[in-house]
Amino acid sequence: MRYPRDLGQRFLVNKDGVSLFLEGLSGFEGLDVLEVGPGEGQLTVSIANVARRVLAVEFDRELAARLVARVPYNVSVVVGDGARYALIARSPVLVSNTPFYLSSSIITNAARNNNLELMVLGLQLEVAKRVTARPGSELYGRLSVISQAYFRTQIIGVMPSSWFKPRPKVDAAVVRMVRIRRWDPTGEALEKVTRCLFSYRNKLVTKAALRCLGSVPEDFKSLPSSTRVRDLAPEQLIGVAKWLSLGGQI
Ligand SMILES: C[S@@+](CC[C@H](N)C(=O)[O-])C[C@H]1O[C@@H](n2cnc3c(N)ncnc32)[C@H](O)[C@@H]1O
Repeated sequence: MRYPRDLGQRFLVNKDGVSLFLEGLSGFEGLDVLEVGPGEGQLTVSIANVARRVLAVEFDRELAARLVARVPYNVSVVVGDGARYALIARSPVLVSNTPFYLSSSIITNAARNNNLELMVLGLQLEVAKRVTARPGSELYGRLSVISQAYFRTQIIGVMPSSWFKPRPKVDAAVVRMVRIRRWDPTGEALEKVTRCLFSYRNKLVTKAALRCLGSVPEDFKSLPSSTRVRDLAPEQLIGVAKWLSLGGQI
């Protein structure tokens, strides 16, 4: 992982933004929360009010040191890489107003961590649309498949760029992701097969399958011949990933 110099430090300065994150947490109050990138604690104190405990992982040592003095008793601040914590967290909830460079790593790592039942993420608006995009739509791609294979995804609300300081070039959105499937060996195969297939996103499924898999799997044979890779639903790709994880070849 290459870390940018500014670490994606755009701080939320609007209370409505905090409310969107709290709305995303509804039904999961009283639980342990991992917060990735607490920054100056814009969300941390509000999360701590509804959580049992908060583990706040901040990469910037100076921000973390300042934050320690300001958080309530049920918050622990540590210096570290939040994407790695997403992989190993024991808590059922992850909240992050993500540094944009880290969004995809947080999502793909969290998918692998079956302890995580809920994520509430601040994402660049276009990434939020990708995470929630339906098959066949313009923004539907590999991140949509991985996200929706493991989570029910929903945009809670848009955060205009004016809600941040310094002001980013793009708007953001708060996305709620509730786990619907546990990670198992199929997940590795799904990552592999989607990496190849979505490099042929606009190609016919049969052609892309021949290139990626060497043959057309049974799950794809029953599809209309005009089906393109971008039309494949997460469930259809999981079917193929299962076949692969049971010994099919790529
Ligand atoms: C968009 S800011 C959000 C800050 C604050 N939570 C808010 O809502 O205003 C992203 C934060 O993530 C931190 N950060 C960047 N890379 C990180 C990493 N790899 N692990 C943990 N925190 C990171 C930044 O230093 C910054 O504080």
